[in-house]
Amino acid sequence: MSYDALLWLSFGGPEGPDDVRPFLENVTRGRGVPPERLDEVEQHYRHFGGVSPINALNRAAIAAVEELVDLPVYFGNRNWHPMVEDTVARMKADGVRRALVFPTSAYGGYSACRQYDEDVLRARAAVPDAPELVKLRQFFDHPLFVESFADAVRTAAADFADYRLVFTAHSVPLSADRAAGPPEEGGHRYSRQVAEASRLVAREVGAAEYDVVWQSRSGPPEIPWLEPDVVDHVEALREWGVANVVVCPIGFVSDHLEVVWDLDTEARDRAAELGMGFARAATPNGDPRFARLVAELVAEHLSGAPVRKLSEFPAAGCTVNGAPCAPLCCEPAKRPAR
Ligand SMILES: CC1=C(CCC(=O)O)c2cc3nc(cc4[nH]c(cc5[nH]c(cc1n2)c(C)c5CCC(=O)O)c(CCC(=O)O)c4C)C(CCC(=O)O)=C3C
Ligand SMILES: [Fe+2]
Repeated sequence: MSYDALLWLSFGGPEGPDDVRPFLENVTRGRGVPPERLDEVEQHYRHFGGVSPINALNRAAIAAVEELVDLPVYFGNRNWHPMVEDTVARMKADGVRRALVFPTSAYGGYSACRQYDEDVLRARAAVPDAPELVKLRQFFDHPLFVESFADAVRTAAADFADYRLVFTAHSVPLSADRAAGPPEEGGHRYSRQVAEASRLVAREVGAAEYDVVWQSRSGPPEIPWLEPDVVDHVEALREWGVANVVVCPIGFVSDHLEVVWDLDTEARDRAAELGMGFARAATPNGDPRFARLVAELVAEHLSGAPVRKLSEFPAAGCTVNGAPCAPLCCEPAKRPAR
């Protein structure tokens, strides 16, 4: 099959103070996130002048990928401008008939995978005679993803004689994690893939012991989410006598707001209060290997290049026109009405 474009599909983030509230409303519409939580998160964005780094990081990554792939690259988001509906309309106007889609999330699960399929569905529904959109697979176990995190951990840990390695990813409701993956796999595809990527990176850096924890919990407090939280975990490590902690944000591809606030601000400040050494590993977006990774995923489709992966998980997430990977795969959770 031939493709005439690559669509870079991401989360989106505000680019000025007036964008913050409408962006947050887009993210949380119909999701039962309490207004108090929204007020709190609004302050995190205000702390950085209402600008999330995510759109600029995506634009820089796109420029790097354009050097390596022979397709025009378009940029569209789920929650903020450029909105994916508008981008797909522009692709159509430019004569694009079939495009690959790179989602900026490496994992399975509803928020990390299926919701990007829903974005593709929504965008195609908004554009008459829309291009065919084929989403690229999950890449949490790609050797370039693992190597770039492993190098980032080594760099972050360079000043410590001894340290505890802590991986962190975005928490999700336990119900969503239970529903992640096709039912016959037994659920928990998201947390199991996060654990597997962590294991691969820890093996690469030779860390015999490490932890996998969660961050950026949202939603109403009565709903259980994946735990422990990274800040609570830093406190627990202090009690165990750990002197230095290196946090690796394995769940993300770029240093966006959840990284620069929840890790570089909250977790770092807590570690400092407790007298602990703290360092945070860089995310792959700043590493030239990230563009190569994307180019390799594209080449799997354009030239039948080999599927490079380090885990036993089936290659998944490659979907056509927003249809789920498999029946009931990563079903959206029933959310409490609010
Ligand atoms: C698994 C996962 C990823 C990783 C996969 C991927 O990368 O896609 C991720 C990424 C991100 N999450 C982000 C921001 C937010 N996530 C929120 C809320 C939520 N995230 C969830 C999950 C995830 N989120 C969930 C289950 C919710 C509850 C609401 C719902 O059920 O959907 C909220 C609402 C406020 C709040 O935090 O309560 C915000 C502002 C940003 C952008 C940061 C920036 O602006 O730089 C990014 C990359
Ligand atoms: Fe999120």
